[in-house]
Amino acid sequence: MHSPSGMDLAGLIGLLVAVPAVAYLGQSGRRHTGAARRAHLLLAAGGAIATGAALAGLVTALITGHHDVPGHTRALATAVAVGMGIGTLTLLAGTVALPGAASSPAAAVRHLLDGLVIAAAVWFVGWVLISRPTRILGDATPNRCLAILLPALLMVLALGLTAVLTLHAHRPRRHTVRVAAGVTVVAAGANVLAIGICRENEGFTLASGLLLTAGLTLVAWAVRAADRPVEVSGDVLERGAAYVVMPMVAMIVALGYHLARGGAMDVLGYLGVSVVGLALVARQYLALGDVRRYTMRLRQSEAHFRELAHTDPLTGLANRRGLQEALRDEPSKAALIGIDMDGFKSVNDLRGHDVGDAVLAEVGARLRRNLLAGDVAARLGGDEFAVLMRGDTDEAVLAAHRLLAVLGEPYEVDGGSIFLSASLGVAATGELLHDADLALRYAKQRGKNRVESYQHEYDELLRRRGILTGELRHAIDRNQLHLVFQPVVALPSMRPLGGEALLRWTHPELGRVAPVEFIPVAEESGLINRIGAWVLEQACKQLAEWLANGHDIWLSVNLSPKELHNSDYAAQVADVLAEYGVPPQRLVLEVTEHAVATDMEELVRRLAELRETGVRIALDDFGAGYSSLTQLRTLPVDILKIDHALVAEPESRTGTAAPLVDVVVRLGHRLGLEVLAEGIGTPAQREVVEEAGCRLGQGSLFGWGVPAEHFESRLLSSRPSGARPLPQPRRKSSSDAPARSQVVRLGPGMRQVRALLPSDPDFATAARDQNMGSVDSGREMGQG
Ligand SMILES: Nc1nc2c(ncn2[C@@H]2O[C@H](COP(=O)(O)OP(=O)(O)OP(=O)(O)O)[C@@H](O)[C@H]2O)c(=O)[nH]1
Repeated sequence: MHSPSGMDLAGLIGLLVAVPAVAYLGQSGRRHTGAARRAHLLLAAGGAIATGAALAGLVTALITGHHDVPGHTRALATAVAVGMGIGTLTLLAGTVALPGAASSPAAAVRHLLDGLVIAAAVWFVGWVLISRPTRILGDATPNRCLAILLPALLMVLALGLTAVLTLHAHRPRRHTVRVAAGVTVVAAGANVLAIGICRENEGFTLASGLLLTAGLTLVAWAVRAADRPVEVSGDVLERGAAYVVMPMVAMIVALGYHLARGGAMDVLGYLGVSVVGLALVARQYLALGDVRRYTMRLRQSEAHFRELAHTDPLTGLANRRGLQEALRDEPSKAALIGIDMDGFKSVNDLRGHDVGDAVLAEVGARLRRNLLAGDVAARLGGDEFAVLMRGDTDEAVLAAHRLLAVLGEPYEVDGGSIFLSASLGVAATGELLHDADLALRYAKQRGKNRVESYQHEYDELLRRRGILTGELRHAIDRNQLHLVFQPVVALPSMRPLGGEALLRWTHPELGRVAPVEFIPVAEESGLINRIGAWVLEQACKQLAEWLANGHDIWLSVNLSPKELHNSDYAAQVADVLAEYGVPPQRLVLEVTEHAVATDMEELVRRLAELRETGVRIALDDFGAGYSSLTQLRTLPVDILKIDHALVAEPESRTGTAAPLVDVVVRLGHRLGLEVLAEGIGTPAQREVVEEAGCRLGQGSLFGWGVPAEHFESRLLSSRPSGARPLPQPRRKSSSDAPARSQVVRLGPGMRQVRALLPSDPDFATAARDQNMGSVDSGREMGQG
């Protein structure tokens, strides 16, 4: 047994001090989970192996006295080098496995390869320095003991890895870098120990023990300091490439220097160059994979953003850009259906934007449900949609009618029903977007809730519409508007009881413009409120005059849905009545079924406000398609006006309308309403209406709309001898059911009767066929 020197003992004691650091790493590994656990346990294992190998080597050297046997020395040095090499490799694996070191196993491999490139360069430079002719270590050059090679290789690898982690570990990277530095110190210790054994130098033994202990302590300290979870970024773009250039430059400079001084390449030099070459090739291969993956990700993101850019977020349908793209790709036989919801603004105004959004989303869902394969539905903005489909004009018109029915179904939102219709324009040739839009605007102009197919004349019609909008703005100021009055008579006496005020527009150049043409213009341009106010005022002024002249009559005025939604309207009516001293019950305000079709609750509220002023409310065009029996029960109206189409159709009693007129009159009376049949043009029609028990009539048989003076002449000629009691407005009863009273118009055949029965599948179709008027309607224009 070789007696240990003080140096040997100091080295031994130094190594034993490393044991608590290894124990701490093991304990830390057990405390953690996932990547940290794996990394700490690897570090603990590596530390234990390296310390064990060093201890075993030292103890063996002490026991066997290897100093005397050179063969033994090399064998022992090799065994110690291999043992510590395994320990150092395990420590390196633990370092790379740290959560902050690399985002993925692939990133860890990249780090290792990068570390290898740096290591090989350091190796090569070191080789140049210690080999001939430079031989920086002189006689101390360890050229006899190959055992030094493995720890030396691992040391430069640890050094390279430390450099890579210093540049590329996840922030905060200081703990990871400290671990790597600690491992490098351990590797240096292994190197020094192998040299010490080879050279039989106790000073080296002591230094190695201290280095190993210091390295492992540094690792344990860094692990302790980094004891918190770290998020790792895996973005390959973060990595720069400059550090790969530096080792290459160092190698080239070293090689140039070496060759210039007459040095030659040997196996160790070639080893360094080959490792760099192989590592760079492998790194390049991985980088190509990174680029491929990154390109794929870019493509996917691009496709995603492209899709977003072409999609409407509210409905999930294509947006305008998406539709334009679909139009570009579409084969020649394609048709476009432009769709715009009617009166959608009032949904927003009355129920709020969220409800409006929900309705729009539902419109999108309905369109999607009704698409055929290959069709594209889009939301172009606001309440405007479009469907691009394969087919010709006829097929597109058919599809458009189907959509009209589908979109006309009530929208159940927020526990209430919203009734909306849509206008549709179809184009199958030419500039599809432009033409479908023109057709759509024409559908709006013709009263909404309908389908129009593009015609060349639309361009001209829309041009005229532009002119009308401009001219209508000045129509009141330039005295171009006037009222005519159509009598309402008692049946069967045919004595005039009242009249309906009808608006007319005579333009100096355009001539007489039909109400069916200018009323929609007024509604769309917002002029309707001003014009409606003018009509109301003129009618009240006229009525006041006739009442003052002793005529016992009432007048009705048509009310646009837009006016109705104006919250000040009731006050406005009250003011006008007061201004002209007209008893409120002498004024009847007619609302169309179109107004009924929007928002029931709001409508009931507004009508109730109006009735509070004492005026009576007539539901116009009843039987023309919109009203359901439920609505009729709920609405605070006094008069039911049976649509002229119901009345006008039958010339014979065998026609279908006769029983319908009968049903509607009975219904109205049962609900406590007065019923008025309008559009009576022949004695036969009058007979049918009279037999149904209807007490009020209106129509060409009793007179067209005429100027005030003619109307008054008629009143004078049919003045009764005795006084007739005035019809009293019905006040709201104390019961929950709203009270009703008087007039209704009857409309045409089976189609309209179905409108009374909303369960009938053709209900919506019938509703579509209606061309709703407002201040004035189309037929009135014909009558005037
Ligand atoms: N809720 C909601 N409303 C919108 C959105 N985009 C636009 N709008 C509203 O939709 C309404 C559409 O207006 P218009 O089509 O001109 O009005 P309209 O009442 O439908 O009139 P017509 O089309 O003539 O029947 C406007 O009041 C817009 O403010 C949206 O994303 N959500």
